[in-house]
Amino acid sequence: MSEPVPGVDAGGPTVVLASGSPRRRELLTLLGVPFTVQVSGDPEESVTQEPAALAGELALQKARTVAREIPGAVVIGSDTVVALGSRLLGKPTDADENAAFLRLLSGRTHQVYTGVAVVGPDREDTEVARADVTFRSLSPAEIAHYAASGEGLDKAGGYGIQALGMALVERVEGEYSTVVGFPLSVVIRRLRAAGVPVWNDLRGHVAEAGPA
Ligand SMILES: Cc1cn([C@H]2C[C@H](O)[C@@H](COP(=O)(O)OP(=O)(O)OP(=O)(O)O)O2)c(=O)[nH]c1=O
Repeated sequence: MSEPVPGVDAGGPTVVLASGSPRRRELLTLLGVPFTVQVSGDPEESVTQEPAALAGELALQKARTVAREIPGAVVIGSDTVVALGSRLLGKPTDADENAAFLRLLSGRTHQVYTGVAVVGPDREDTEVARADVTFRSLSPAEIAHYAASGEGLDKAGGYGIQALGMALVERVEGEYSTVVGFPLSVVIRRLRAAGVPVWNDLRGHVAEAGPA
């Protein structure tokens, strides 16, 4: 397990983030919750292909795996599923597949589902957030340029809305952080329900963080 990330709301139960995603780590750090990271490894095969249910199920599997290893902790797991109609777009294996994903997404609206599971000693909660993302109509040169950047390779759907991928997107309906992979409204609600203080000492947090 990694060293605890300092936060302002100390005093609650031990929080563990069951994710290797740097985005999730950054966002949980922003909330000021002290936590450690323990990566769950690949979840087992899932029984469902329905995207919302799949995101919830995989998030729960990740959190449960780590919760078994650290009894007493509150463990948070998350999973992002990108769906275009009935087709699921995972992480592209190479630039060619990334370009193929972008051709599919170009000029259309797709869904991003992010599941959040919080598993504690005496409760388990799972919730799934949805955002609808519309891409611009992309030219072949734009698709080639983005695919060659490599940015989309470790990301569901083959793009990152938080960086260069922002230039692909025309509209987002729903919570932006759902697309990045960690819907903060859900994370805050579920952590509080599990007894974890979030933003209880906002003044200290702002002073420490300083102006943006
Ligand atoms: C669509 C999109 C996805 N993503 C990322 C979020 C997730 O990290 C990733 C989806 O893969 P996930 O399997 O949800 O997560 P992960 O493999 O990165 O990490 P872990 O399983 O250890 O929790 O895609 C972005 O960062 N930006 C985006 O715009």
